[in-house]
Amino acid sequence: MRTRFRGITVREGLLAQGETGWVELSPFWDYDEVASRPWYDAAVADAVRPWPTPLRDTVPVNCTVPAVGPEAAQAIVRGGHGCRTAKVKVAEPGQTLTDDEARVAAVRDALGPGGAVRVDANGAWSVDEAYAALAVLDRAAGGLEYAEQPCPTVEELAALRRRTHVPIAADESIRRSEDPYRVAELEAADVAVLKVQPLGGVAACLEIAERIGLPVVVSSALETSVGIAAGVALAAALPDLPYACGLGTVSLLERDVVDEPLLPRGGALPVVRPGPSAAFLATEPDPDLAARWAVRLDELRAVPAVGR
Ligand SMILES: O=C(O)CCC(=O)C1=CC=C[C@@H](O)[C@@H]1C(=O)O
Ligand SMILES: [Mg+2]
Repeated sequence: MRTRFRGITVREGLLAQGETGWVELSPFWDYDEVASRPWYDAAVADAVRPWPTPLRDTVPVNCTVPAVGPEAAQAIVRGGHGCRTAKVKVAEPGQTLTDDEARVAAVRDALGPGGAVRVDANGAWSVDEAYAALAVLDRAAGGLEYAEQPCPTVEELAALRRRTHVPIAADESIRRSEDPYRVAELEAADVAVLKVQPLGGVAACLEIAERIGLPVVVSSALETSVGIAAGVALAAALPDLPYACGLGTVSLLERDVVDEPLLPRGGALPVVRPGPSAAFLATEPDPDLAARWAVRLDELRAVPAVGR
């Protein structure tokens, strides 16, 4: 990683080649084998089942701004490959609302009045804290497009949504939930964030998108371009795509595995299915790393499939 993001500085995972092309399996290490099993199911499903027919050639994406200082945030937006939407991480442990306010204001400044600013709190706030924080950040942004997972539970999102005028997007409440449809049943969100690996693959996500009855934003799990391509395939197959997707995260990585990294051009990604470069395939993996992932793969295979 170029910058620490969700507490990590090194991104690890597996790549595999199936009948339909390359897939990525990269659950974070803080996910146990039960939480990681849908990621395994996603890789297996997408290795054998062709992706759906794309309805568009490119997918608009946001740039992602980690919990950095205002100057670094502006540099990310200005180097953001033409993205007109920025997603700003807020409520990071060890930081204050004043830090978030400064970062959001700096991002709006760099983006100009035409762009859209959204924030992601990863469930860090209570309803009262979120209500107060969103008033401040909405002002700093000159209007927020939406707030992603401001509170941890679906009930709290629903309660907050009834109080604030800032639209609410659900992320963890869908991807870490037993029942991804509860968000819609409780009218807890205006937007559904879908991630391919934690939700069991492209086809499984397409089904959720069809049933959930909310506009969908496809977002990454910080994959290499191999994994990002699966998100792009899902986004390209959605009949409606009213928002920019959170798939512009390859730029958060120091290195990638493909010859032509999936970095946005003019704020959008192409719909392609790349595999690792010959140079990458010729590199011997670190033996400790390979051994750890071999053990992990066995553990994932031992967990019953999730199935929705
Ligand atoms: O949505 C984006 O702009 C990028 C993806 C992103 O923010 C995330 C990717 C992976 C793990 C998560 O902590 C994080 C998120 O919460 O959405
Ligand atoms: Mg999120």
